[in-house]
Amino acid sequence: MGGDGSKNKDSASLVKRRSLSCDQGFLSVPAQLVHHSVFRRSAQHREDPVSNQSRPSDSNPEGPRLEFISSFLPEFPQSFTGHKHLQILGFVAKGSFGPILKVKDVSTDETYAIKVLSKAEVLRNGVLQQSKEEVIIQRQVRHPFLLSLRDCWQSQSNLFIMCDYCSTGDLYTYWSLKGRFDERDVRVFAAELGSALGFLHDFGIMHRDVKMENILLTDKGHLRLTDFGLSRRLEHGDRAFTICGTIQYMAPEVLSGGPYSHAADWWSLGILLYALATGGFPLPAEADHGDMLSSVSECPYDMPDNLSPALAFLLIELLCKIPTRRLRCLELFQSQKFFHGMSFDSQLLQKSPIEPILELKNHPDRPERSMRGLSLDLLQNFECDLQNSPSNPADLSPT
Ligand SMILES: Nc1ncnc2c1ncn2[C@@H]1O[C@H](COP(=O)(O)OP(=O)(O)OP(=O)(O)O)[C@@H](O)[C@H]1O
Repeated sequence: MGGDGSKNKDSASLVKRRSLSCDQGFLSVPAQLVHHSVFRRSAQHREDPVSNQSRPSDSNPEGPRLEFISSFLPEFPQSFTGHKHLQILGFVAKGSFGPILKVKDVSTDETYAIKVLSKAEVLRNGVLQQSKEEVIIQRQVRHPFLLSLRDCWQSQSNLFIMCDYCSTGDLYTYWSLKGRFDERDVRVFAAELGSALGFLHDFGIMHRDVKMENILLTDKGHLRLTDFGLSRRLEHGDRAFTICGTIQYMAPEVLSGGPYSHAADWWSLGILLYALATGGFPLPAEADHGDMLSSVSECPYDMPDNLSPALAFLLIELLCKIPTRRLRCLELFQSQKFFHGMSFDSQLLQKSPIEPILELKNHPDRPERSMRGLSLDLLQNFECDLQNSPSNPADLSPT
């Protein structure tokens, strides 16, 4: 068993940090800073030749401001007018480059989440192209188990990405409270996430960061896969090489620097289902991707005795170290014995609530658990962010 997934460390350049969830306005002393996603900058340049372009230059006094806007066009337009109806209700979390806000459209009474990204931070970290790619991809995909993008735009200092708001929080928080889920619930999560991955792959997109923290939950406890920050377009038959993802979820072919393809997302799904069903990861997180690769290569991935044969077989198929022999398509996934008698229709899947999620929603430890791994320093920075980020609707306005 590999622990609780809170020891992830980066292997190379780190571009994403753990978010601070403070939906409940709960400010207790957090445990430790956790780094989740890793990213190799040199490899990124192979796939993303423009990632370091368009930094604002200081040489031309007129230039920086214009460049500071045009660099983010056309993906982040300046012409969004819906902000006039948006009222900020609170802060949900701290993302890598700014806060996540909860807002209400007063004209429709709908609630949304807005991810705010500081333009300066985006440029400083060389993730301009990655941020654009995130919205290009999320704008294109519409599926019942993917979080929908509603709009995105820019102001003078910030980028805004508006999505549906998921009030229940993320799956990691519930897993950390519950330990392990019954196979009945694992089956529904597996069907929903498998459907989302099958759709994404057929659409020519690889997610590359499937993990519990990136799964938000609806009021009834059904999942919405989110965070396309590491996703990329990849047609069937194409190969990628960037070492990225979250170390405990990364397939051996990703850890070794590729070539890899969509099959790596199915490996991550296998790790996630293993953790949900057993309460622990198959292996602890290692300090870097080289050590993690050694550890994964040596691990026989024996299944605990308490798993049903059908689930154990599914996990063995997903955690096959040879990607070409791995279970890696939705049709074969659906036909697994573990799903016998179950419909993959999205409405039928979501008909009944996931009881353990609803039971834990008001658990007194939930707000604190959702803040996992954040230091008091970050909390103080977060307060700064509160002041510097849009605190009134006018600041959400385009430039
Ligand atoms: N639509 C939403 N509804 C509710 N909560 C959300 C929503 N989007 C994001 N969050 C919360 O904000 C957190 C961070 O969001 P997200 O992962 O998209 O940001 P990020 O900047 O990529 O952060 P990280 O680097 O931690 O992944 C999520 O784990 C979740 O708790």
